Amino acid sequence: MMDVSVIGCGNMGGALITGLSDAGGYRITAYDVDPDAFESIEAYADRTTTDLDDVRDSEVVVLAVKPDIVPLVLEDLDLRAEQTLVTIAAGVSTDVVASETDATVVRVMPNLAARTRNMAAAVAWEAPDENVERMLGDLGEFVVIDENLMDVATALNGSGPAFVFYLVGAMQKRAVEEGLDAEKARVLAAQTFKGAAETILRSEESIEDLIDAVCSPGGTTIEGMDVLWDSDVEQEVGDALSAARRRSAELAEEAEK
Ligand SMILES: NC(=O)C1=CN([C@@H]2O[C@H](COP(=O)(O)OP(=O)(O)OC[C@H]3O[C@@H](n4cnc5c(N)ncnc54)[C@H](O)[C@@H]3O)[C@@H](O)[C@H]2O)C=CC1
Ligand SMILES: O=C(O)[C@@H]1CCC=N1
Repeated sequence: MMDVSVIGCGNMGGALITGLSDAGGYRITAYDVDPDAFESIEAYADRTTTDLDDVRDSEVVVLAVKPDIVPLVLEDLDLRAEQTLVTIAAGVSTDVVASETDATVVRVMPNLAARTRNMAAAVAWEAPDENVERMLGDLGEFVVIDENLMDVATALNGSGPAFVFYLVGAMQKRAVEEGLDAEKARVLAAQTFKGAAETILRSEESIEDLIDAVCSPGGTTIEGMDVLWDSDVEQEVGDALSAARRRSAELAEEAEK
């Protein structure tokens, strides 16, 4: 059993708690200043608390509050050197957090799919932390990156689910306009993204070759792909990612002040 505390039980903290509970092998303490936050995670946490003292003995403490709240929590959070403090706040560097705690700080950019244990996470650390490795492995896929690339990861896998929801929504919407029932279109669109993503993860083929495999000569897909290739969609999707990356860098500047 690993003792894990999560500080902040909102969207991301709640997703981590739910996923870790599903994985099993974790004793989870959920801390928040707002007891209403416990409503959606009560079934998954071993303990909910509004007393910060209750998180002080966990092997791993996850800081899942908004970036501007991080300094306020760190002021009151007294951890020891043998503990690990995982920070997931966009734009808040390891150095900013490490200057306020004795614990070993590991910076992770997770995403909402922690809830279903399909998370894509990027981690930056001085040395691999076995407990964090186990948690990230239990919650999905993770890659180790240099911290100076954390703003890109924040845009790609942190914000990325929203971009994918948007694309699923666009496909669903047009399918409904073309006559399909909304609920059935939702299932087909979402499962298509899931299946395509799984195909990429299990294949060594390039994205271009995978596209080619769907395009039967003279068939339907090539007609749709021609519309996409002739459009600005690739540019616009890239611009969305860059805008999120820039905002992460801005948040980092604000956190350093
Ligand atoms: N939402 C997402 O998909 C992702 C969020 N993140 C990061 O996770 C962090 C949390 O984001 P969300 O969950 O979206 O925010 P949220 O607003 O949904 O949740 C924040 C929670 O923190 C609680 N809180 C506020 N002040 C507190 C305090 N002093 N002590 C303890 N808890 C306090 C709030 O009551 C709320 O339950 C942010 O730093 C964000 O950058 C990272 C990756 C993805
Ligand atoms: O939008 C945000 O700032 C957070 C960080 C990445 C995803 N959600």
